[in-house]
Amino acid sequence: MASSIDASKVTKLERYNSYIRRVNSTKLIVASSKLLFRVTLLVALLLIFFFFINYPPFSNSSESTSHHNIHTTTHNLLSSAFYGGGAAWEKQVRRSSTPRRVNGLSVLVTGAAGFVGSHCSMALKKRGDGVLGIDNFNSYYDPSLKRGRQKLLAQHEIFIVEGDINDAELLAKLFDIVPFTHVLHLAAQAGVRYAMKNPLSYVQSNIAGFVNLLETVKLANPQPAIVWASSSSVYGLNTNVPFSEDHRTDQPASLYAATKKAGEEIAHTYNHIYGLSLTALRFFTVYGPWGRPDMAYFFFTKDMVQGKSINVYVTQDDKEVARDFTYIDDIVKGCLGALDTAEKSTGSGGKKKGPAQLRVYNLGNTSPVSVNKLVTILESLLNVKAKKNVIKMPRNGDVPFTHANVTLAKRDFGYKPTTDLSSGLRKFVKWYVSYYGIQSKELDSSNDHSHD
Ligand SMILES: O=C(O)[C@H]1O[C@H](OP(=O)(O)OP(=O)(O)OC[C@H]2O[C@@H](n3ccc(=O)[nH]c3=O)[C@H](O)[C@@H]2O)[C@H](O)[C@@H](O)[C@@H]1O
Repeated sequence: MASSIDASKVTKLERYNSYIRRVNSTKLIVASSKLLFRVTLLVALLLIFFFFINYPPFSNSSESTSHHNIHTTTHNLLSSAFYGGGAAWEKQVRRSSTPRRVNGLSVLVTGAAGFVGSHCSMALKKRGDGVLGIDNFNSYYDPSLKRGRQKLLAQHEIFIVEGDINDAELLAKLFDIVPFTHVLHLAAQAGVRYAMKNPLSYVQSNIAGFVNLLETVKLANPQPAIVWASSSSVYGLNTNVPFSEDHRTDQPASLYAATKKAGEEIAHTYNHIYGLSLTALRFFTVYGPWGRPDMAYFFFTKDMVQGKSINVYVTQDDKEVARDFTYIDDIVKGCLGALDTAEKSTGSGGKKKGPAQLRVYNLGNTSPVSVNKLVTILESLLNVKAKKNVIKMPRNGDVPFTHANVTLAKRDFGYKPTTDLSSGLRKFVKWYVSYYGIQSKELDSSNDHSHD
């Protein structure tokens, strides 16, 4: 009897225990699902937050560039979290920037996925210098072209850090990792006419970005020398030809020109206060393979191939508009010459220790060609008759002509342009046709069209 009572007690106890276990495990499941739900919610909120920071709403195509260019501090801090920063990333940064020749330079190239930036990066790497690129891959023009250049650079073991020159934290990190000897500063908001559409992007890149870079460089140890892209547009309404470095540059015709001129004045200040070695290169309408689609020779080619009409500007008094078109290889030689002759910065820890080099050079072709003639050359290379609308140059910041005197650059680093517009455009068209996979049939048919 006693044993049957015991047995029933044991059974009850077991049932009770199993009930408690069930209750506990249900509680556990409920608790962990609550936790899971909260974590999921948090992750989702974080993702939405990061998404909106990187892709702000209400952007249309014309505004997209300004969103890319106008970075807030929050964005910069967050973007730093995205560029990598791990051991593998640092290894890539070091490997790319380490020279492979004795006394080779170690150059930070800003705007390395850009037209001039990509060409200069390749040329430096080919001769054994270390090159690290930085580029924000903004969408001012088709970013896939920038990605194409990035691929090409990667094949030559050049790494491009994806980031913005306004990101002080990122720049400081790069200078912590690498003792750069030089900075080739080519990142900019380019284009003369676009400055009327998106003025602030010029201020953000060409002024704020430049100052941010100089602020980082002044604290770097060693302080590198800086060579950077100014522009022929600083001559503005100057009528004294050919343009020499000591001519007036206080009459800019566009906001773009004004920001480049501001850059030259800012360079003077940092040279004066901090002993930074600074060289400004005034580029004259640079063209060639892997060029910029926003430039006339490029979109004329595109439109002519597609049988579309093009606008050829003339001055208000019906005179031809002309440019001192300069081929990319000549510009690259000029950039490397300027880097090779740049003296060291003299400051350290943000303090000037002595006077430093401050230079300005024209890099042009020294023989202006009219836009009309440019079109004639393209017509013969593409075997297409252009549908030209000859119109008066809109008041959009364009200047009627440019013409470089390059005596100074020749004297100081042997700069001597060797490519005339026809030979240079031939190389551009060859690249264009192959890059965009244009069939000769397409050229023929647009040609037929143009005779309609
Ligand atoms: O050398 C420079 O300083 C500048 O050169 C170019 O500016 P730009 O010379 O105006 O070059 P394009 O925009 O390619 O124009 C070339 C010529 O074609 C003319 N043009 C442009 C557009 C158009 O539809 N029709 C036309 O006749 C322009 O008036 C100009 O004379 C670059 O776009 C600037 O970034 C650079 O700083």
